[in-house]
Amino acid sequence: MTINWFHNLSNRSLVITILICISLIYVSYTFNSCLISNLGRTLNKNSLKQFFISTSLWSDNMAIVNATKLALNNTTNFNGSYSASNDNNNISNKDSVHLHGHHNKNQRNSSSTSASAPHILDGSPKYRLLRQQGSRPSRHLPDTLIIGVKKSGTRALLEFIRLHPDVRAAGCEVHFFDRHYQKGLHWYRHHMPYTIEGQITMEKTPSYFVTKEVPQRVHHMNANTKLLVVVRDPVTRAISDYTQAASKKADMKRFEDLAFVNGSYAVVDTNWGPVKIGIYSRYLEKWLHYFQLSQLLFISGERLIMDPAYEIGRVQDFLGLKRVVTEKHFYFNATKGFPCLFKSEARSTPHCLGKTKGRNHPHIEAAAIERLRDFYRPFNNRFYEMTGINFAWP
Ligand SMILES: Nc1ncnc2c1ncn2[C@@H]1O[C@H](COP(=O)(O)OS(=O)(=O)O)[C@@H](OP(=O)(O)O)[C@H]1O
Repeated sequence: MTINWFHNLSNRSLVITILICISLIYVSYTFNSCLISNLGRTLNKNSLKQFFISTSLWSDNMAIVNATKLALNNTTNFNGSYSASNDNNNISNKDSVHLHGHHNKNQRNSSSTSASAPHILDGSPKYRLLRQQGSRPSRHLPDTLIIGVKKSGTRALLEFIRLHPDVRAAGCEVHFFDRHYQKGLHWYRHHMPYTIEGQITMEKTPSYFVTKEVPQRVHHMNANTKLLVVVRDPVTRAISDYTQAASKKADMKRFEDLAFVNGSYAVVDTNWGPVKIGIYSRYLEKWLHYFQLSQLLFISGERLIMDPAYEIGRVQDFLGLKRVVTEKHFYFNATKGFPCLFKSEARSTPHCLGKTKGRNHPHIEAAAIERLRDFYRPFNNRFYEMTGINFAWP
């Protein structure tokens, strides 16, 4: 009798363990790394409701409240007064100065940046109407993609543009078109955030730009997709790419030993990823087989650092958005050497991008840099011709 009871108990435990394992496998398959990153964002926001929305566990009625609240949160109180004490990146007031970006003729009155809650929720006919109609948020395939280029400032671009209340973005790189294409559009849509009418759905995966199958696949999903491409001097980009790889591998060879063939600086190794990715014109040709040039917006990675408001202004115009994100959203952190945010969707205190953005680069021999500049020059010129923009890389 006792033996039977023990037997039943251990059988039951086994069944429960197997069920838990199956559930875990299902969850990790379905949500992939996005779950982890969304969870991180959620905890950061200290808002369980948002987590429930992003994992479909919250009721749709609450989702409308939340999507609208996000629109609200994103537009309030960027007036620049803050305390830096909570910031993980050790931002100090002395390091921080307001960035007064370049205004262009399209710039609208930035008073909307500090719009108060009633202005958005009650004053805006759009949200009032949506509420009256009981409109529900839902997930949509992206209208806009940040397709690259790796290590050019793609994360900064995403974090900056998603300050706009009409932009909602997947938190992590979904890698649908390059790694998970076989999982289908239903899977992809499931990784998108909830949006309400009028909001743009966005995703960024920098490897899309250089993966040859991706242009056709994106075109197949939606021929009208808008494409954002951040580009940066290919030499600095290669060093940044190398620095990231070296940070993960202790015994990495020197940059100079990897970028050239046979130990001299005569022949550039174009098979080495960090070098190859910088030949932007080659990859752009593939995109232009499927998309009009007017569907792509090229953002200068250098200018995104020097004058983020200017570049984000161009992005807002391109996406047909009101210019809500302005220089008031940014300040320059002298210690980090990069623009940072007063607040964002994830955090209400001033903060910079994470430690993996804006790393110190190793010293590279001047002769190696010179040789790489010579190598890229004709490809850069071709890229300027194709885009109609002279990025003036050295
Ligand atoms: N505001 C701000 N803060 C920090 N870093 C900034 C910022 N704006 C642009 N950058 C530059 O972005 C580089 C990383 O590029 P990506 O985000 O495209 O990298 S990744 O491909 O997603 O890994 C990163 O490269 P490294 O300097 O080599 O780390 C930065 O130079």
